[in-house]
Amino acid sequence: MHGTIPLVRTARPSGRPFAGDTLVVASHNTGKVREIADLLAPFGLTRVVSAGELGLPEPEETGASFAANAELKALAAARASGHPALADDSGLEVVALEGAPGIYSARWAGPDRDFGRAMERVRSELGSGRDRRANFACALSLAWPDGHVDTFEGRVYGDIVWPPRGDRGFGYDPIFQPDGHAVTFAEMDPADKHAISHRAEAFRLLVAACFDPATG
Ligand SMILES: O=P(O)(O)OP(=O)(O)OP(=O)(O)OC[C@H]1O[C@@H](n2cnc3c(O)ncnc32)[C@H](O)[C@@H]1O
Ligand SMILES: [Mg+2]
Repeated sequence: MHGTIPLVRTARPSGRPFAGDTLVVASHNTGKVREIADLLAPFGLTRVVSAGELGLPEPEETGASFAANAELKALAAARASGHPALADDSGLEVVALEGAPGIYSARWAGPDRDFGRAMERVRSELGSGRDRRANFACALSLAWPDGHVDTFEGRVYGDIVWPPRGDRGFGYDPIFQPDGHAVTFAEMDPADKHAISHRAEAFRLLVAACFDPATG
C-alpha cells in the first residue's frame, strides 16, 4: 500500500484499495480546499489536486439537498478526471429563517461571492428576532470514475452574532459562534475549528468508512 492512496470502496465486494496516485478535491472554493487539505494531511495521500487546479468546470448545483449537490459535484469531477474525487456541499442553516440560506448559502453571496453582503442579508432577515440559533451542515461525497459514490454528513450548532468578528476561516464564519465557545469560527485557530466543525465531523465518518485502516 505504500505510495498509494489509502482509500477503499465501501460497497465494492472486493473492498480493494485504490492504487492510483491522485485524489481530486472537487471544489472551487479556496477556503474549503484549504480545510479539506488540512483534514487529509495526516493520511499521506500522494497527490491531492483541486478541481480548480485541473481546470474542471463548476457543475450547476441542481440538487435539493446538501447530499445531492455533493454527489453531483463529486461524480462530475471523478468522471471528467478519471480519478476518485471528494466534493463538499455545505452551508449555514438559520432556525428562525426555516433553514435558510441552506443549500443557497453560496448563492446569497451573489456572483462576485460577496460574503459581507450575504452576512448582512442574514442579519436583516433575522431583524430583531430573539432566536439566533443556527448550524453549519456539510455533506462530503467520495465518487469514483465508474459512478460509485458514498456520502457522509456533519453538523455543528451555535448562534448567529452581530457584528461579524474575526478574519480567519471563510464565508459565514465571522457571524457563527459555536455552542460552548465565546469566539466565532473566524476568530478561532483553524485546528480548533477542525476539532468541532461540520466538515470535520463528515470527514471522520468518511475516514471510518472509506480509508484503509492499515494505512490511515
Ligand atoms: O461548490 P464549491 O465549488 O465547493 O464551492 P462553493 O463555495 O460554491 O460551496 P457550496 O456550493 O457548498 O456553498 C457553501 C457555502 O456555504 C458557506 N460555508 C460552508 N462551509 C462553511 C464554513 O466552514 N465556514 C463558513 N462558511 C461556510 C460558504 O460560504 C460556501 O460558499
Ligand atoms: Mg458551490
